[in-house]
Amino acid sequence: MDSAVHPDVRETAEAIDTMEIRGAATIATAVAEALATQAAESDATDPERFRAEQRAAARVLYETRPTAVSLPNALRYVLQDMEGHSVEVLRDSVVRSATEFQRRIESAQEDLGQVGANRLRDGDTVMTHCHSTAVVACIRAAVEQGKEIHAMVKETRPRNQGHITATQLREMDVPVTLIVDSAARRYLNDVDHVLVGADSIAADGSVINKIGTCGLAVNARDCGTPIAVAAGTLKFHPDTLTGHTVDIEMRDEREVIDDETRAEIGDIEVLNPAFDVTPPRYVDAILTERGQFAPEGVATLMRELFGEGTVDPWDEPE
Ligand SMILES: O=P(O)(O)OC[C@H]1O[C@H](OP(=O)(O)O)[C@H](O)[C@@H]1O
Repeated sequence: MDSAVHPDVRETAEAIDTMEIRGAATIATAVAEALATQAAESDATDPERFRAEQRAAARVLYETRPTAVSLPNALRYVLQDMEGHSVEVLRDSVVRSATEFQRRIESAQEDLGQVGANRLRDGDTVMTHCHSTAVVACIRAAVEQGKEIHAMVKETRPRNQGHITATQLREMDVPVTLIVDSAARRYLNDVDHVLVGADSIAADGSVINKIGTCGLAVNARDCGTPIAVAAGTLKFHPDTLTGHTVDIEMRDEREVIDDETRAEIGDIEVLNPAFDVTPPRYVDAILTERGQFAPEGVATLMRELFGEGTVDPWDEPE
């Protein structure tokens, strides 16, 4: 354990791991803030030591959850310009980049919200899955445009994050109907849109999002109900441009079944993948702060944003 890693960084990492801090964009904001604290409170006296501390902090944060690319994208953004020959210059660069990153996330969310809202008509019902700040931003913007929007919220087992969506939508007076996940098919003909978030978007337009998204999308397509993914460019996974796949996080079995019930049943295997992959053919549109795209069209924008590769600032230099 590297003692130079600030306790706040460890606390943030722990909160991400236990999902006290969750949701791809919220995780990104939290790690940017943690790096800024690490920088602001560093007592390193030479630039090399300062850089090593930042790398160590970034590594602790990076190793928390593997699927949402917003996390490494945030680390890269904050540490990308860590150039300079004095600790003061380096410190300023990290703190400035972290602030800039948070500001960009906020404005991206607003712009993306407008794009999503423009797809919604007055009186529409939207089916949601899990909790996504980007989805909530779309519905909020539609409500602010004066549209009456209804929501059918899937509870989203095993952690029931649909309850967070329901709470936030009720706070803006959106009428909410809560359903269990397996009831989605029954109501897909009654809703006008399916709107979900994303943890990562791959270069081929595949959408990596909370487990159950793929089944929902396949059913939506079968019913002819349009499905849009609210995902800012922060969710674009640069490594997929060069053929890498996205790791799907497997979470604790006890999120699915408690020890006592499990013991009563007998010897069973329990699998708890947190995410799944929805192929691009089941997705109508990806909504970003740069406008909406057909999933097959994101690769061009990804290349424009990331070039052909990225660096991993948490790695030790060669
Ligand atoms: O960035 P925003 O739209 O807030 O969230 C995007 C996604 O993050 C969540 O993952 P988790 O709850 O952290 O496992 C959900 O899968 C959600 O769709």
